[in-house]
Amino acid sequence: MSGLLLERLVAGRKGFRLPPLDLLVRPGEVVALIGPNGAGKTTLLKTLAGLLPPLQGQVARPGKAAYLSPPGSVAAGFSALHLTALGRAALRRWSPGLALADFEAARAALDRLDVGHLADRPFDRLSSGQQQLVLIARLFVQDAPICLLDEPLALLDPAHGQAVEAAVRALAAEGRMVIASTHHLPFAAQADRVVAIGPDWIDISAPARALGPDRIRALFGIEAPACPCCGQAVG
Ligand SMILES: Nc1ncnc2c1ncn2[C@@H]1O[C@H](COP(=O)(O)OP(=O)(O)OP(=O)(O)O)[C@@H](O)[C@H]1O
Repeated sequence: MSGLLLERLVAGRKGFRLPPLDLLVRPGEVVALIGPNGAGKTTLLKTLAGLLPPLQGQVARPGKAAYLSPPGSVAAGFSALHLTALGRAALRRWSPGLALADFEAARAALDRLDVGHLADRPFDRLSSGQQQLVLIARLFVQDAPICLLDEPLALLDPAHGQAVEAAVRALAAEGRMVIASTHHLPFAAQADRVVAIGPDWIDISAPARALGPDRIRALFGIEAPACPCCGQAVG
């Protein structure tokens, strides 16, 4: 499988545009997307997902893309198990409904994220953090080689945050391409590459360089020996 290829891609919306971006994300790679509030991370992820049209340039996707919106933004009246199993609906185009195997895969995915006990609860009645874990579990049963995650760690307690970080790694280990926006810089430090969106620039580099004090100063306008969002040491 080839990678997710961006060629001179300009993502934007009415009255807002990012600088052109060239990037090849390979299967198995985790790319962290960082930048201040309003920098354009969601705009870029939605453009990569095909939810917003590029203003210029090209996005070549080697397969389906799954976009996971920020925590708390999905409403669904199904049980957590059913919602997870529905991630496999696209695999069952010619069959009338979900099969036992879909529910088994969904249950295994929920267990993997340590939320198997929530399987029969209505998704709408879960906390935002619990919903986020269910939606990450759903990615494992989806046939989407490209996973675009919008702030997947937001709203999670430290233990579940670690579980999601491990899940992101596991998605990549299955050969998927993962791009995740984050304000949690220790997570970005574990990525293979970091795309940093500044006021009028985009930089792609290795985490050690992207998260150095000079870059953090240029990006956020602060001195940051530690993560600005949690105080944890970066690196
Ligand atoms: N639905 C919308 N319609 C028009 N403009 C929008 C919309 N959503 C966001 N914007 C604008 O697009 C720009 C980029 O916003 P975006 O949500 O992509 O930033 P972000 O980096 O994801 O921010 P955050 O870290 O706060 O989530 C901002 O100027 C924002 O005000």
